[in-house]
Amino acid sequence: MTLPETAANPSAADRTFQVDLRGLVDLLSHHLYSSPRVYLRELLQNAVDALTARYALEPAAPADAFGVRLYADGSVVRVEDDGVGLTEADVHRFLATIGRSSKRAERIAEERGDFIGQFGIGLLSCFLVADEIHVVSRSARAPGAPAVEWRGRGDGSYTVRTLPASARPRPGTTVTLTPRGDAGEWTRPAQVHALARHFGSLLRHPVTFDDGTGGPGAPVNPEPAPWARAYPTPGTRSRALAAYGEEVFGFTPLDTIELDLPAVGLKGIACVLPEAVPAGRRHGHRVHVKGMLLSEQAEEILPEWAFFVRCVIDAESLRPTASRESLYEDDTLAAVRDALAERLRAWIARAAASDPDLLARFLQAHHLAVKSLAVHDDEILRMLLPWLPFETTDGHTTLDEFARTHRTVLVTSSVEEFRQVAAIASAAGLGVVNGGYTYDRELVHRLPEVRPGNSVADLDPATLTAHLDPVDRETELAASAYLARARDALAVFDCDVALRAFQPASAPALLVDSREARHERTRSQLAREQEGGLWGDILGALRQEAPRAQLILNQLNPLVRAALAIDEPELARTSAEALYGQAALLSRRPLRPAESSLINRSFLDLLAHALRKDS
Ligand SMILES: Nc1ncnc2c1ncn2[C@@H]1O[C@H](COP(=O)(O)OP(=O)(O)OP(=O)(O)O)[C@@H](O)[C@H]1O
Repeated sequence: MTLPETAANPSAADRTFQVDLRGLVDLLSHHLYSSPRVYLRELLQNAVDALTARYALEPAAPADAFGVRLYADGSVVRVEDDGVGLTEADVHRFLATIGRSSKRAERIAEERGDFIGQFGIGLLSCFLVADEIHVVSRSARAPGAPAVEWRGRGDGSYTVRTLPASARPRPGTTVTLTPRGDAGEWTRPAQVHALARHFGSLLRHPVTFDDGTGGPGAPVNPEPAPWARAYPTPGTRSRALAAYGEEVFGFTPLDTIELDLPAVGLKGIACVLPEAVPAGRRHGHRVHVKGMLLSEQAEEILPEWAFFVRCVIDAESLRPTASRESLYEDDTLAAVRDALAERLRAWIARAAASDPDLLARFLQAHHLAVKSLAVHDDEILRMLLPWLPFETTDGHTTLDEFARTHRTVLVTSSVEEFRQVAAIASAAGLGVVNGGYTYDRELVHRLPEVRPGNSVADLDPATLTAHLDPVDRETELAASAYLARARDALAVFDCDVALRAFQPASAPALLVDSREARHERTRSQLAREQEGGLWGDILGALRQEAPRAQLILNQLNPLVRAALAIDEPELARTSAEALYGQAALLSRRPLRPAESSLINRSFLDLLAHALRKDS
């Protein structure tokens, strides 16, 4: 078999991709970078990477031997570094080749982790504010090589020429931008200074800023990161960290937790928010990599439950994405997230064990966050469940306090059930917790794991009714006519009526109406509506007799006593409907349309009756 002779066909020869630089810059500015201001971050980052490479070349050089100088006078922005610099060959290879980076060249692959950049596109961000990038550089690797000048333009063209050594006597690189008219917002001297401080305040090499008005350059990062400074006492240290947190986030932290994970070279602080945040709302954290601020909105460094803190961290080995505004979701990030979560747990444990005041303030603000955490975390549950606040028949109290007075803790399954029974249950000496809020019922049921002496049971209507005193036979008999009328009036709601004596006497009636009973009624109603059809048969077959709503009238209540004595059938009926309506309103559950119209009607009937009586 012979192969077709493609090589002879000139149209099949290998060609090189053409890059439309303007299109590429447009793509970056709209889809990669959040704002043109990132040009300064990229220039700073290149300068810092160049210093890192220079120190690798000259490890004996003193720590402050090399630095970065920024200059902006309104007409140019210049970033000058004492870094490793570039030879002419480097300029062709790295500056003029989009997507190529010296920071992942093979021979230094093992050192790549030392650099912030790696994609070989960062420099293009300068085209967001200028049409030309001017670079003069001299290599520290080849001290004898001449200085080299590169001019790259936004249309994709560039020039390179060598310059006499005097043009750049020492190794390093100077990048100069002449901003476009529309980029003044990002290139004014004050703005350049502010951006440098914003991105570079934690950089570990000295960076200065000069606005061209004379005098020495102002330091951009005069001090090391607050956690890297030495303090005379632990108290001064924690106050300084709290002050830093306040400066960065604008709130006074409830407490400041130091973060330190040597394995990934991570240091920083977590500031505990002094006020509750809506559950599930995640706050962004400030993430620096090798001192450079990457993101103010990084969510991924902590698990979702940690929404009660905001962190500032500086890490060596987290990998930024090409936009630099988020982090690669890799194993390191997962390990960092776990380790930081562990640190927060340890802080909670310490507060629980030795700082009750701090714990109380923390739980007051963040009990919801802690509840969501305790549901999945046995250790947190064991430490904190007793201290968590719940709504109970003794008011808002901690579970510990409540469990001391009630060996058996009853818990409702909804807020409305709790509203229905709270006053009466507490008068009957029952201890009930409102289990209707997210996590609460689940958590209360786990109380015996922490306090084995206590038991927990769901409160069903039968438990409560069993605690209400029956009335004597005579009273029951005397009330029977009224009760029969009332049952008749409320039959449409599948509601039974009973008479009991219970405290508080001010409560005329209690509507015991469990969720299951309501579902059952809806099912019955549907079955009636669909009678005859297949669906009706199915629903009918599902129908249970058991749960019905029950209106329990309170024989101790003066109004109920008066109602029981009503002879007039219509008025008896209306009063029963009104008592039902009032009890349904008190339960604060959503009313069905028939119930709303019943309340309306009974109110008007009673009004009419009262007016008739007066006239
Ligand atoms: N100040 C500088 N000193 C020395 N070399 C530099 C400097 N600025 C840029 N370079 C060279 O130009 C290359 C391309 O820079 P560019 O900012 O586009 O990408 P990068 O920093 O390598 O990666 P990233 O796209 O992640 O920023 C760098 O890899 C580096 O070799």
